[in-house]
Amino acid sequence: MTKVIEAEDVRRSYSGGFEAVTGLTFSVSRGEVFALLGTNGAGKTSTVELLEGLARPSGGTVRVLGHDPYTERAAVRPRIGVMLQEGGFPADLTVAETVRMWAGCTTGARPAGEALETVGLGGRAGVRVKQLSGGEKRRLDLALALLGHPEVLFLDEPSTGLDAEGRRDTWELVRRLRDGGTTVLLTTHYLEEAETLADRLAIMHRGRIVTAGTPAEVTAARPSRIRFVLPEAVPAARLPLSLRAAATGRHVEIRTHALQDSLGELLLWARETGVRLEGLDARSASLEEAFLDIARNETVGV
Ligand SMILES: Nc1ncnc2c1ncn2[C@@H]1O[C@H](COP(=O)(O)OP(=O)(O)OP(=O)(O)O)[C@@H](O)[C@H]1O
Repeated sequence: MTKVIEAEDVRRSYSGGFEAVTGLTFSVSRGEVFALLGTNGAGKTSTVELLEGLARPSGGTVRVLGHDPYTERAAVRPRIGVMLQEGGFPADLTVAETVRMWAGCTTGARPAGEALETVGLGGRAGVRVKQLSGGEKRRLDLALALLGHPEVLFLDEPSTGLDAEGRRDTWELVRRLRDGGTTVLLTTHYLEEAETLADRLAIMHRGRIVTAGTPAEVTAARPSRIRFVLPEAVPAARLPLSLRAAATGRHVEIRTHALQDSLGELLLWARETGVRLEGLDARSASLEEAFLDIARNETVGV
């Protein structure tokens, strides 16, 4: 498959010497949706800005559509769409005026009405930007990013500030774009968004990728979890050794890669010993678990 985005040992240092991106290597193929996840300050925006050609990496190489997006900006910019975290449009222009102004700087722009319909803002064309809600402003950002029929779309937290319906509309739109062959790189704080939208994802922490793969690959490496509360009279030491439980007082957590076997053993033990497991909760590994583990101790690998 054609690699549309390639990052090889990419680094980014800010003045003062702080290295926010410390050697990232990843690639995105044509027609793929790739999500960059990470804790606050992990370096997602710093990375995306390098891919968009807004800054020069302090080390490594970046290629977008086969070009260096910084030094060959003229070759790359017309073929990509960028939705930044803060659009910053003139507040007094109407929505339609804003789109037309932007279209004036875009080669082969879609008609303003079509761009607004695509993001569900068709009925808001005459409204001033300052009167839009936060979610509507995000949709306007998205309409502008889509204006030039981009081959590669960069979305920095596209659904932040959107209500549940708006978020789902945005997901639907991203899927349609992907099905039409657009390559999408997005950053997000919503794990559900990454899980449902992304073909592949990477979780960043402190400037590096800690784990990457399909959502299924990333979660498959994580253990499942069983939690319950023991009666006062039953110490956790009485649990079968094979269940390797971690207990805080009466609260017990078992981590296991064989959920069915461990749960079966636990329930059998509980029945045989007549112990009632209060608040019993068993759940498979999730992307959220992987993310929280990384945020806590960064020791996860695929
Ligand atoms: N212009 C700058 N000068 C110095 N340090 C910066 C600058 N911009 C970002 N940083 C630092 O670089 C690190 C990465 O920031 P970045 O915005 O890339 O993270 P992020 O993963 O996008 O975070 P968030 O999820 O909070 O948006 C942070 O520690 C941040 O303080």
